[in-house]
Amino acid sequence: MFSTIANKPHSIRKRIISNIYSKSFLASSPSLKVITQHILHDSFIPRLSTYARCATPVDIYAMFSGITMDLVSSYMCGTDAATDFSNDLQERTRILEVFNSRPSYLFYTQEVPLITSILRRLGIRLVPRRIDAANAEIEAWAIKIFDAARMSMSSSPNDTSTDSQRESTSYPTVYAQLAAAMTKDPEKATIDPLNQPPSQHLAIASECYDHLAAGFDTSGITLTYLVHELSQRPSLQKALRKELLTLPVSLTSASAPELSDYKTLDALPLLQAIIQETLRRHPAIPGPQPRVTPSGTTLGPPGHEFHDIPGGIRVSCQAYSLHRNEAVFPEPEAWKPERWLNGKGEVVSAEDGEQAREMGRWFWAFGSGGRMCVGSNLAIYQMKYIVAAIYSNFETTIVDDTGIEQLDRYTAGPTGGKLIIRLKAV
Ligand code: HEM
Repeated sequence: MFSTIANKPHSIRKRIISNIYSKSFLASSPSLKVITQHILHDSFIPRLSTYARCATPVDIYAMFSGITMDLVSSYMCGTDAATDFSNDLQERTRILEVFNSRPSYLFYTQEVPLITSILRRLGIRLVPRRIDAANAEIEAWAIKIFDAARMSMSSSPNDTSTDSQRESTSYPTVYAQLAAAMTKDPEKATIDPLNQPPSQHLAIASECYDHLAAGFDTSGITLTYLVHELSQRPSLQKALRKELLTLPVSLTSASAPELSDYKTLDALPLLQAIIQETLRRHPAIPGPQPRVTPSGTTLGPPGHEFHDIPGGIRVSCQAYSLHRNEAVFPEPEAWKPERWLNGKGEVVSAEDGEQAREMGRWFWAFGSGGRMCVGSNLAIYQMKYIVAAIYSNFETTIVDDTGIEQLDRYTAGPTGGKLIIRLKAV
């Protein structure tokens, strides 16, 4: 979907999966809640507690990359197929190293694929052999996850699965949705997922891979900058903790291993404002989002339009620039969660006036329109529970933030590839 240029196949694919990523679906999904509960209470909080007890410095960026990969892959493919990076740190390091070795070379295959391939045939490599090897390694790793997802739904393709199967944590929600939609199409062979033609399984795997790759680093980067900002503001950490402790079931290590309802968590205003401002000031994807013009397009704000732009022209827009419009976001370089709260301590809404409406219009961390991020609700869901787990239990301080400035890239993590913090139990 991500790289499908034509609008029709893109929107057909998007319609297949939009509902399982909608806020209402996620908020009422029993399996996602149990997955999150299990990862937070059985792995994440205990590990952070150990680090806090021993005052061990922690690379929180690596931890966030691990837990977000576990959550996204569990929801998509079921817990039996998913990664376990919250516990298997060696595998986490291995896969993240391979993942992170590749982005600098994406330009060639994405933007000049023909030249890249002709030159390769002539023995001139724009993409070094080690990057081809890294791509092959990631492909093999990912296909194992999707093969396991296919196996786990062997007895229950989506159409015939019972509610209790769908509610089980081992149910591959995203894989099953794609498989069911593709098998409904009479062109697409058999209804039995175990006997899918290889091309169909590969098409599903390719779609799932996009979601996996889009879903973990983006949330991990956002969480890293959120912790970096909060670690410089002990009093804001206290205010957030106070808000989090109002949840009917607090997320403390001592609490029963269950989570407060997502609707209640989602309604906390300070938590929302902190996440929103982090996405504004440090968008994980600050880079340009391309669109292709239909013929005879008019573009530009009223009074500054460009008319009759021919069809097939690539135009783009980027969160980095939109989020730095001083007229909409005064002091745009400053991280100020309070800009998202009104005088009553509520999250600003359209009713709060023109300034609030403009902020909503210019906020572009997830893009907008037909190509907008399909996983934005899952991203917010996982980030809210993870932030709640940290700040209900710990204070954080910075140990080493060298290289914290964002990379100049489409997806932009810290240049140093790390953020070292210390946790203290509260
Ligand atoms: C903080 C976390 C995230 C950020 C900042 C983010 C940001 C974005 C952005 C900027 C786009 C392009 C939008 C456009 O062109 O207008 C995008 C697309 C996409 N994202 Fe996300 N994303 C996040 C999390 C996720 C998650 C958790 C998933 C899935 C599990 C996901 C899956 C996708 C997919 C599949 C697309 C392509 C959508 C399409 O082509 O229609 N993202 N994301």
